[in-house]
Amino acid sequence: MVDTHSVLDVLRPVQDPELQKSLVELNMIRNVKIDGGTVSFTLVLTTPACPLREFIVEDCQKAVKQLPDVEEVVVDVTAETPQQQSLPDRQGIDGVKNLVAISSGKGGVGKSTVAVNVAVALAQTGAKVGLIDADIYGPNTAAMLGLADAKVMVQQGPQGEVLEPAFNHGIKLVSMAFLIDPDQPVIWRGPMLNGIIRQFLYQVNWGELDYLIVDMPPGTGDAQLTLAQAVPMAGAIIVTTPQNVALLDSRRGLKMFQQLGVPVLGIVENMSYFIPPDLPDRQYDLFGSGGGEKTAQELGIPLLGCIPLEINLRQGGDRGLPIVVAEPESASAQALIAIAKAIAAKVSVAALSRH
Ligand SMILES: Nc1ncnc2c1ncn2[C@@H]1O[C@H](COP(=O)(O)OP(=O)(O)OP(=O)(O)O)[C@@H](O)[C@H]1O
Repeated sequence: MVDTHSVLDVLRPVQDPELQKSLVELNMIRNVKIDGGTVSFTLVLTTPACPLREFIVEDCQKAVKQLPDVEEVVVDVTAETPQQQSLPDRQGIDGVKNLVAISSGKGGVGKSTVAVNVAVALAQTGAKVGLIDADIYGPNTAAMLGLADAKVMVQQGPQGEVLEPAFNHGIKLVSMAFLIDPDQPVIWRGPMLNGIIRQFLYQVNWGELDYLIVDMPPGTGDAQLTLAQAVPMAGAIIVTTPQNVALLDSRRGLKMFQQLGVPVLGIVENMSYFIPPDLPDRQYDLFGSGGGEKTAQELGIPLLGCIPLEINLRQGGDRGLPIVVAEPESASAQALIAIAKAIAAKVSVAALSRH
């Protein structure tokens, strides 16, 4: 006779490939029901953006079908994103589970493009996502999300003023662009930065979020320090380009995050190769090749993906329609979606392995 115990027993050897632990021991199998020859249960993944969802479901089905008289296995998939560990000297944000910084050694490498598309790709999987644009030099994520004319509403809450984030493409957004005068010189924006970052963290009506993504200013400056010292971070991502010089900048970024106790979850190489729109099967390595791979190897952190240089990606940004929404089948969108899933997987592994 098949019963709940025998189902859990055959599922026990099935592991989560990222965490390398039994799904049963991780409490990811719940609500086992048996109805004649049909076994059903809920598989609770550690992120809605799980890149290995199909493999895990297939492994579960195969395992349960070993039992006698089982004709059908119905797996209902949901997700509960784990909360990153709290740190005694840093103040978490109520309702926000994981904060991920997107950084780069220098400007113009596509950090904002990555931040916006990763955020939207995560939201497309069903995750609850917020985005902070903390880039004083080029706060352009609002425009990339079609929110160039948005204004933040200030509400009076029990603890003082609270900002209501703007919302589009499934993303809650607050941006330096909403608060600063675009004609104001960067040198005057600098001193405001720390205060604004703290306000963006703690005085925004974020609600419940699985991921809060922060688009950092380029380099290793005050914003990084303020953020890392104020709030516990799930990790940082370093965006780079294939050129050799980028290695040096990335190394500096890695050192800084390590000194601040922030795990660097991986490197993303942008503008890896050019795909001409009229010859989509061709690839040109405009900036050389293998730089991201080499950087990742030398720094001992994973390469999470490579994004091609595509005209549509820039046009999407200019039109306020991220490429993962406008052309999800394009090579750059596919790369960004895979990177978003890889980031989500790394965040889950980091959160669960520290518990
Ligand atoms: N893979 C790509 N293909 C085509 N265009 C791209 C790609 N990545 C970025 N771009 C374009 O390059 C420009 C710079 O990108 P982005 O603003 O994302 O860089 P950044 O690193 O955030 O820059 P900054 O430091 O100024 O904030 C934008 O116009 C963007 O649309």
